[in-house]
Amino acid sequence: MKVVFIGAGSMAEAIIAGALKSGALQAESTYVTNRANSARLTELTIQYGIQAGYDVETALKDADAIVLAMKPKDVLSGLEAIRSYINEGSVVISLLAGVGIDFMEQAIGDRCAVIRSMPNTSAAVGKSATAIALNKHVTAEQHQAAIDLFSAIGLAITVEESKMDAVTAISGSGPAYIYYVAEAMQAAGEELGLDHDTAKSLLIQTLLGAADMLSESNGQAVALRKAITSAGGTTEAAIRTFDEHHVKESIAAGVKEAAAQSKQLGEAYKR
Ligand SMILES: NC(=O)C1=CN([C@@H]2O[C@H](COP(=O)(O)OP(=O)(O)OC[C@H]3O[C@@H](n4cnc5c(N)ncnc54)[C@H](OP(=O)(O)O)[C@@H]3O)[C@@H](O)[C@H]2O)C=CC1
Ligand SMILES: O=C(O)[C@@H]1CCC=N1
Repeated sequence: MKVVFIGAGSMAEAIIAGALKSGALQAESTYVTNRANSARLTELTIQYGIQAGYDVETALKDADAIVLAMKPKDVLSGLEAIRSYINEGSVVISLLAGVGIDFMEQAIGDRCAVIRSMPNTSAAVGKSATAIALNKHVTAEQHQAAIDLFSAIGLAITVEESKMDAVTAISGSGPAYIYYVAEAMQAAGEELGLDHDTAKSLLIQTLLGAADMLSESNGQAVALRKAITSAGGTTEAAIRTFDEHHVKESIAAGVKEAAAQSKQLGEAYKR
């Protein structure tokens, strides 16, 4: 499968790394370009053995999929770069937060498959949670190929485009929330006298174990938390303090704010 990434930032790299590792993409048929940072292209070529450069015409010839991987603010320049190479058989996969399918259709013509996706950076280790939404031109075969590509880097599901703001708030930005909690726990552990490496090892294993438990119990977060919380014990003291600081409400407010931001970004990218 020949895939061309327009944009060579962290999300493109996460997908390339995960898809090469899983065998869903091959280095010789994976192309990447960016706006101007040639040092970055060299870095990706050395690290992954993929094809990189600025000859977009050659790269896009016979491409099975074109992946838009620039920031939303650069979407028009990115679409402009590919527009003249698009035909009815093209498949454009967008990773961009907030940018609607109708906006892309208007820029490149309402004539080919457009798949709006929201992966996350855990793609790099094969553990992205990706949702995709399809325009009316996507065939069953193209849909399956997109699911296969994203399944190679984690979970892949199909949603209505109207759900994309919520998806972005939960799973697109989601890893950052977990890292935010990890930063706070690491700092607290060190303040309590653990050395950096000890706190880090215990924290990472705790997150991995909790994620596995959540997965194996099919998402029974409340039950799992209660099983750890002894009356009059340490966990109860921690949760009581979190509740006093309205941590749960703060997290919910943050997630909703992320969805609102995604929606607002989308307002700027409507036709
Ligand atoms: N990071 C994340 O966790 C997630 C990001 N996304 C989405 O992925 C997209 C990319 O994010 P991220 O990887 O973090 O961004 P980065 O800023 O890391 O990378 C953006 C890339 O786009 C390139 N670029 C900009 N304009 C053009 C153009 N006209 N033609 C070709 N390349 C261009 C830049 O090139 P140069 O460096 O030369 O300027 C750069 O390589 C965003 O739209 C974001 O919403 C989605 C899910 C998760
Ligand atoms: O912060 C952002 O806008 C992008 C989209 C989801 C994750 N990162």
